[in-house]
Amino acid sequence: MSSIKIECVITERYRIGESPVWDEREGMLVYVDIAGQKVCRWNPNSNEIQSVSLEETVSAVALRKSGDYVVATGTTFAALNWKDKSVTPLARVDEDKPNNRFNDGKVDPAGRFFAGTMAKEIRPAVVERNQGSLFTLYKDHSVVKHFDMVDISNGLDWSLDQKAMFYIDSLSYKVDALDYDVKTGKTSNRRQVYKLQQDEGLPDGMCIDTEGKLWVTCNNGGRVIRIDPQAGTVIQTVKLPVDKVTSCGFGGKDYSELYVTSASDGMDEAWKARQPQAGGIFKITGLGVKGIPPTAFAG
Ligand SMILES: O=C(O)[C@H](O)[C@@H](O)[C@H](O)[C@H](O)CO
Ligand SMILES: [Zn+2]
Repeated sequence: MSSIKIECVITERYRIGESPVWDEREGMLVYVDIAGQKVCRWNPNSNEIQSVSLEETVSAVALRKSGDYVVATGTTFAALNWKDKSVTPLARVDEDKPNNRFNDGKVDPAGRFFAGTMAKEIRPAVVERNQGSLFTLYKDHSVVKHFDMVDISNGLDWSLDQKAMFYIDSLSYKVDALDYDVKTGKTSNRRQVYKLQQDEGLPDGMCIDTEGKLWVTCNNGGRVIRIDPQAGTVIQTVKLPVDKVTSCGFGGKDYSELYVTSASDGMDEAWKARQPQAGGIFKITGLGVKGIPPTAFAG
């Protein structure tokens, strides 16, 4: 009998919940509502939610070594000071593409903040194609572009041996791998790891576990799939009570809890009535695996 338990721990109806990151320093889950333009923190002990509103979409949040957070907001990498709610730009990208925005991002094992862009959506998953790119913000706040011709830059994570980066461009319906040099942050040799099946929906956010397997959220597929990147196969599927699951990240005191964000944008009233928890955040326990503590941005 599976001991897997799925609990909706945050019942807010966020427009596009995303980027769940466990902040061990605060004992809180940090995440964003992209279209709601806010960064939030949830305290599991008090169930209190704090939030900071921004001027533009905010699509990724990460811990910062010097304290507080870095975010990908609009097409700007920025520092977020939680206490005074200030947002300090660190670097801008896609200045020649005024209709672009950042999407998903994460800090690599060496403390560099990777994040990708996309054209702003006309409606969920409907975008002008090939407008996005993948960027890295280095410790000195310089920026490198890895590649362009991206549709919806999404989930990313790094292999446990730090020799590969896993990457999702959602409209390819694939999970890719690239060679990755942890000393320089450079990537190369992009190839397919897994092509999603029709019923699995759109690959969105992603995280790796301590066994080197990938947990991929399937937007519109209402599930998270666990993929063996070596074999290119799905080894586990966990279905959720909402269709639009957007991202996932491990947390809790021993990183054994998988937090899954979701969206409600694009759902009509009947759909929302069928899925009252859409836009909420779920905690999945009993998976029998743990996650990797997030790395903080070094700059
Ligand atoms: O969650 C994300 O990464 C995107 O920012 C969303 O806007 C998705 O593209 C959309 O939810 C797909 O239906
Ligand atoms: Zn996403």
